[in-house]
Amino acid sequence: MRYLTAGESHGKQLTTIIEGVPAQMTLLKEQINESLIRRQGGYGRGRRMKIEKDLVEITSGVRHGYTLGSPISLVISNDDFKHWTHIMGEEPVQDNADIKRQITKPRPGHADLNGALKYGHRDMRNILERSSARETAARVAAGSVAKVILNEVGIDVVSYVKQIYNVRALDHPNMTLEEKKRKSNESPVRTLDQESEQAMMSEIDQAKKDGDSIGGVVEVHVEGVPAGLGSHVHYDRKLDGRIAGSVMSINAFKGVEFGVGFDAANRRGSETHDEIDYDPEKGYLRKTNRLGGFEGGMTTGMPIIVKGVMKPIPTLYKPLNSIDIDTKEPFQASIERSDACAVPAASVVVEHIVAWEVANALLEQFTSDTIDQLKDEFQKYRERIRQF
Ligand SMILES: Cc1cc2nc3c(=O)[nH]c(=O)nc-3n(C[C@H](O)[C@H](O)[C@H](O)COP(=O)(O)O)c2cc1C
Ligand SMILES: C=C(O[C@@H]1CC(C(=O)O)=C[C@@H](OP(=O)(O)O)[C@H]1O)C(=O)O
Repeated sequence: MRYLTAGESHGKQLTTIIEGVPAQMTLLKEQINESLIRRQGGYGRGRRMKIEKDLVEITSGVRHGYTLGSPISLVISNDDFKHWTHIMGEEPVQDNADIKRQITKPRPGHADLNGALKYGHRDMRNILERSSARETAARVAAGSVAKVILNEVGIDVVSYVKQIYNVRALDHPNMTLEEKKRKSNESPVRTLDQESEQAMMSEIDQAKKDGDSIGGVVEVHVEGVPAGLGSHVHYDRKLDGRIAGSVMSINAFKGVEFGVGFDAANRRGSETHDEIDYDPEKGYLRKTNRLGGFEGGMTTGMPIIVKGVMKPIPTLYKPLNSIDIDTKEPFQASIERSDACAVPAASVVVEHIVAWEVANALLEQFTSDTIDQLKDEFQKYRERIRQF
């Protein structure tokens, strides 16, 4: 399975094309919209999210609610486009006013300067439009289709916020996945820990008041994955590597860890590895899950637990020093609008990106021209490894 996205942040629309989805699977736009709406929520976002109402249109690959096996195209309109038709239209530059509107002041921390240098654009709008995290709506649309595939075989995914700036949520090791889903969806900052919720929101408010921004840590929990998804045989087939790469590809994500992650450096082997047990009913088991569900690039059968760290948003009301590429003079940028913190929204993006990688590994491993073939093979595999 693969996908491509297209679209600029203030252009007409975002498009996702997905190839390789099994045929005969129920796929309704409501399932995709549920994910898109969740991505738009979350405390700390700026004015843009009040303008957009992300709803998908399925323009190919689905007929009467079922997948055909042909490419699926998903389209999300940018409601803000109506305010940008002159700036984002196809027509050539008209007059001096257009030239004046060009962006020549790069923001530290965004893609503006590097993209301009690489692609030779003196108007950095040509970079920022595509580097904007608006594109994550298109990726969430792809991930929502992956989640439908996973649900068909009993795999479930949830995401929540672990930390915003210096406020860390307490661990809730015994919470079920269903409870995690409910709690994170109910919380404005998508945390499981009500005690921390207010403090997280206060930090976001304070950052906003100071014209600043903050980041944080999100976690994704995947349940129902059997041992042996992914492979040890080649670098690009290691599923933990693929997930890590994908999470790092999300705008502003700067680090990934599985299970105890970086804390492994502080632990001995006896405190890090997950001892192996066997139960005739359940097959091979681990009593702990310190490695977050991976050994040798393959799943262990324990839940996948992956964290990602998001840096603070680069566009700041409080100006940072930079250089105007036309005048080569220093300037201090003032901006019109931005998110102060997008960690809660980004947790939904990470959830869908992880779901995509797991679903993709599943489709690589099992025959899946139709969804029933996939379910059948998956069930047989589960039984084989239980008795192994
Ligand atoms: C959901 C989400 C919303 C974001 N909102 C903004 C924003 O409003 N302003 C901004 O400057 N960056 C925002 N970002 C981050 C930038 O898109 C990102 O920092 C930029 O593309 C540069 O890429 P890099 O940080 O991965 O190097 C957001 C990121 C995500 C995931
Ligand atoms: C539009 C989205 O996020 C945007 C991501 C973003 C950036 O620079 O990454 C900048 C902001 O856009 P604007 O400059 O139009 O206010 C965010 O709103 C979205 O998540 O759908």
